Amino acid sequence: MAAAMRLVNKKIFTPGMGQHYLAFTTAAQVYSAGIKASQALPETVKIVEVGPRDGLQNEKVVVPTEAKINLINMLSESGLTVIEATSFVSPKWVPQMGDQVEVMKGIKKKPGVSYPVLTPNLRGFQAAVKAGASEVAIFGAASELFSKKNINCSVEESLQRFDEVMKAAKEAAVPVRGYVSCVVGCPYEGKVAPEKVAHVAKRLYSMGCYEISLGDTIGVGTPGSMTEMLEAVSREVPVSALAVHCHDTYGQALANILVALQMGISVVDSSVAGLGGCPYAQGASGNVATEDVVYMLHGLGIKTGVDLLKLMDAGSFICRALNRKTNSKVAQAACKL
Ligand SMILES: CC(C)(COP(=O)([O-])OP(=O)([O-])OC[C@H]1O[C@@H](n2cnc3c(N)ncnc32)[C@H](O)[C@@H]1OP(=O)([O-])[O-])[C@@H](O)C(=O)NCCC(=O)NCCSC(=O)C[C@@](C)(O)CC(=O)[O-]
Repeated sequence: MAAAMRLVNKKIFTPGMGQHYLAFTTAAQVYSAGIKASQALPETVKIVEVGPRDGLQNEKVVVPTEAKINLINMLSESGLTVIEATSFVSPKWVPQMGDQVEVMKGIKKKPGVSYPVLTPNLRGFQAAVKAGASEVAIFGAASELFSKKNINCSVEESLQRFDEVMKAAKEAAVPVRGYVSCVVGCPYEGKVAPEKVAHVAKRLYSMGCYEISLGDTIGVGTPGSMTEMLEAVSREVPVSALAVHCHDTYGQALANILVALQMGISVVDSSVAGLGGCPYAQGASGNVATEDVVYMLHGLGIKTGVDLLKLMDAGSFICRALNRKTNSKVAQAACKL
């Protein structure tokens, strides 16, 4: 194995071989022969691309609907199987998502790809289904103050609202994903106890969410606090039903994802070009960049089904549309080559 590692390192760092190396990573065959950091790592990881929703919801300037549709269509061509498309929330609260119906009607839905949308209440759920959504996500928090600021109700009230959504979704056979925000820290309350996260995650799972995404909304987690939180949550919810959703404010996101993978989690949320942030979490930076996650996973020999070059094209497209530099380290490095 040591010889294989040396070979890999030579390939990575030989000047002028960068493009060659990227081509290797896109094929998802990167040295899978024996260099996995741990046997406990999953063979495949499902990436939930949240760029069109989480990535764009915080943009100050209204992003043209056409650009959102093009972005989603390009992401669909990259091999991603889940692309969170928009949210059916109040346009007074999040004006950027006010074109949700046009986005849902405008995108080209690729077979095998799902396009979930956020629905905070029954009204949002009904509007989403009417607009053609076949999967939705409800979003709660482990912090009372964040819940109040984000969806204007207590954690308990939010769970009651979600119960209504869940009942309607079951009748309509629409799968529901559940989010828990502020799983390690809250912009208003500071450190969040792992037990609180476990409690909300368990409630969402018990009401029927097929997957619980654990959001480090303000990106303050470290491998230490993530491990503590994931241990508490996995005592209540099977690891196979957990996902991690890491923002990269403190540059810890990839390390936190690696810890989650080592604990058996095989679903990772990320945002193309590292776009994003929550309008109700001031100062939080974007999600971890999907390009960087894919690069790391392929480097570990983990399959994602994603073509990194096509993904980077989608990232370049949206950065041009926003007149913005990418936050993806991988895309920045590839640009320099
Ligand atoms: C939940 C509400 C609606 C409560 O908002 P409210 O003001 O308490 O609700 P309300 O029922 O009193 O309604 C107020 C107005 O909104 C309308 N309304 C009510 N519901 C809807 C709806 N579904 N769609 C469209 N309109 C709606 C309703 O009709 C009314 O309109 P008005 O009579 O004033 O003209 C509001 O607080 C809201 O929309 N919040 C959304 C906030 C949001 O989207 N945050 C970002 C997503 S969460 C996130 O980013 C974190 C995550 C998921 O990524 C994970 C992580 O990183 O941690």
